[in-house]
Amino acid sequence: MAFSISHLGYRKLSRVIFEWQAADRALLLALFVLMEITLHWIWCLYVWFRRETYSSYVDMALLYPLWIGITLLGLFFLWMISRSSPIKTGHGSLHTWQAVLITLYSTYIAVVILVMGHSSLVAGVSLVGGAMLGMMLIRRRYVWKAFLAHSMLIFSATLIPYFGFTIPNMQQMTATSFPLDSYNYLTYSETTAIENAISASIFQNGTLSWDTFNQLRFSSAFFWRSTHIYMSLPKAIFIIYMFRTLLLILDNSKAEIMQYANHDELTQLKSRRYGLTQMQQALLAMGDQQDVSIILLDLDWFKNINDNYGHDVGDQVLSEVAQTLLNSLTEEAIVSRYGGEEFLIVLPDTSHDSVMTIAKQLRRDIAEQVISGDNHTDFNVTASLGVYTLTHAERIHIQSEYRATELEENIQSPNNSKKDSSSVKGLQKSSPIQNSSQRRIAHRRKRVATEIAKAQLPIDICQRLICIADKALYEAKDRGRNQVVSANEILAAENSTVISFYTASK
Ligand SMILES: Nc1nc2c(ncn2[C@@H]2O[C@H](COP(=O)(O)OP(=O)(O)OP(=O)(O)O)[C@@H](O)[C@H]2O)c(=O)[nH]1
Repeated sequence: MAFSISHLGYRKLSRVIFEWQAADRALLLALFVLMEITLHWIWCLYVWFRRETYSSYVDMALLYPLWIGITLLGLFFLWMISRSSPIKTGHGSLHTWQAVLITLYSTYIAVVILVMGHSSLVAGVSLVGGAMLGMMLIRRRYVWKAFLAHSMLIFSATLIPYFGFTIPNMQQMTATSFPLDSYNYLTYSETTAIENAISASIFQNGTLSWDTFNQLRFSSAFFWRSTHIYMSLPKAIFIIYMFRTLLLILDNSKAEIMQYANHDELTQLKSRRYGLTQMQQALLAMGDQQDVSIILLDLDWFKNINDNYGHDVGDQVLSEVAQTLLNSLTEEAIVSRYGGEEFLIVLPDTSHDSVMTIAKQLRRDIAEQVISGDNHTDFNVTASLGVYTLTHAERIHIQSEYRATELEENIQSPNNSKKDSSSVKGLQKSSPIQNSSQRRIAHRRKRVATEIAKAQLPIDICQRLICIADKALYEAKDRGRNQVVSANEILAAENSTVISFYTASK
């Protein structure tokens, strides 16, 4: 793989998300749930241990059933995890396993949310974070259902008190000193309001003494807020870490896909399609006074290399020549593998004299390059190069010809305006579009066609220029190979122009 990924944990998580079997991912979720249950169990143990202090703001009558429930659920999840091997080997029903997992977990977390505060941090993290984590690891349909059930539950928990029912709540507000002097049973919002009142009183007095700090520290609001942080923070960190990694995976996958789509695997040069796209962009970006040059380079007697040394050595030649091209050219050059042993080089803002110097140097570099075949057989390859420079004067000429043709066609057939884009539409009709990727490609083609039309260049301008360079390449082969031939010189000798040449070659 062309990319080195050094982020800690990236490899492991990308394996989990992309390569692991569905059973392994479900197991990871089960382990995560078990970890969460363990945290809650430890909390119960801690509260029970310090029940003398905390019994005033934790409803102990609810703690014990909750603790028992958590213990039973923890044991059940342990059993489920131990039963996961038949599922991994494909003997058990993974879907049933996933459905039981999500139903139990949702019920459990719903109870925890209700008794700990349905508008608390725990509720928010569980609702959104839990759903996102679940979607990454198990069947999304189940997670959707659980998410909707949770949302409904929170909505009902908000409404129920207005109908005179009390939802069990472990939170007891017991600030026996200021601002309250009696035991109260309060909702989370009320608790928060009181906590704010305490803070305000401290700042009103102006001093933060140890007494006031203790008052805060031993207030139930502080206890419950710490509880919420304890219960939601590890989960939130885990989920954020998973998502950060997921985004990294997506970024890297996108870069990998782009690399595969736009580059030739053997030579690592740009692919033919990407080379042509970049050539079009280079033509569109040409300044008023700039010339653009192209070189079509073809290795000589390449078939003989394959025949004499084998296909692998042929491949090696191609990648070594590609490397030579990259080493000899500047970064502005667009170098692509145009065909089997044919390379297309586009040099934006390069005059004819310069491109001839560059092409001759490339020919020399390739001819001097020693290729080591198998059995220590060293040999050389040569290349023939066809060069063509589209000068800015010629480009202006093409543009005015194009404008004139367009105008003429519009006069003859007014309905046929926007010829280029309508021809693309025609293409879409003749080959029905089946999927979104085809639609995207068609859309992109249409956009490029519109851009080129705006620049007033014929839509097949790249093919025209390559066709001219190809003529020079053939001439180089005819003249005995291992040489550079300029298409501009051929055209000048024939006293023809790029337009007339293209018209003749169509
Ligand atoms: N090893 C290897 N060979 C390839 C690859 N692509 C095309 N070829 C071979 O390149 C050879 C091209 O042969 P020809 O088109 O006859 O050209 P040539 O032998 O180079 O002769 P001239 O171009 O006329 O000098 C064919 O034998 C193809 O099989 C490739 O990716 N790897």
